[in-house]
Amino acid sequence: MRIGYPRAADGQIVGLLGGSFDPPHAGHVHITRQALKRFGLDRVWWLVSPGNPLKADAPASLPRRVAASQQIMDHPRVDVTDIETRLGTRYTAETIKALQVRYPRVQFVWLMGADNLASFHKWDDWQGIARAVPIGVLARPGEQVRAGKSPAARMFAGARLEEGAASALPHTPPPAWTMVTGPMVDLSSTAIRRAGLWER
Ligand SMILES: Nc1ncnc2c1ncn2[C@@H]1O[C@H](COP(=O)(O)OP(=O)(O)OP(=O)(O)O)[C@@H](O)[C@H]1O
Ligand SMILES: O=C(O)c1ccc[n+]([C@@H]2O[C@H](COP(=O)([O-])O)[C@@H](O)[C@H]2O)c1
Repeated sequence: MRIGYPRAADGQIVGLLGGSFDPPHAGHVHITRQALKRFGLDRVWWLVSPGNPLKADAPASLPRRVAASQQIMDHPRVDVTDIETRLGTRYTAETIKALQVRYPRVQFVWLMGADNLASFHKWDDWQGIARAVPIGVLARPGEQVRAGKSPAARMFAGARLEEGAASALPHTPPPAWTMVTGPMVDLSSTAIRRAGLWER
């Protein structure tokens, strides 16, 4: 585990899982392991966000969320990072551009849960993101139908890979995306906060 700028060798395929992680939970761990396997990734970097631009309430402090993330995500091929703070970026489109400049020989894949695909069209320059990197979507309980019918899914319907071709995703020039199903973990940070198990 490292903080700051993680390392990746030339030619490696790195999945980026951005999130508030407020708090991190077993659902995040589950989709990270699933993404490593299903998309054939070399590494996954967790981008612990300074703050989701679409969320009104400020999250817990970044050091606390990073520390909790490091504790729960213990895997030799996963790095927990606060890279967006270092890059000075907040919007995902900017983050991806900055990472592609900083790591020109690394192939990035953006990762997200199905709930985020459903609202992806509200993100800054979302079509630019879809044209910049392949996108791997991981199933989330109760979200598949909404995600599959979402404006982003419809706009990029022609760029969708069958789930059976998920391992080809990182090697497919963007726009390219797929949604993988399988076992799911029904957990959310909201539910954990509501249960009083994480104070901001
Ligand atoms: N249980 C889960 N299954 C699939 N994807 C998940 C799950 N939990 C989180 N994700 C995905 O992980 C990424 C980061 O999620 P985030 O940190 O916002 O957690 P969250 O549980 O969705 O939080 P909140 O309830 O505060 O919105 C997002 O792409 C989200 O879709
Ligand atoms: O760039 C945007 O406009 C944008 C809007 C909403 C969410 N995101 C990113 O999506 C990721 C998941 O956010 P969250 O808060 O749902 O965990 C995280 O990396 C955010 O920075 C990005």
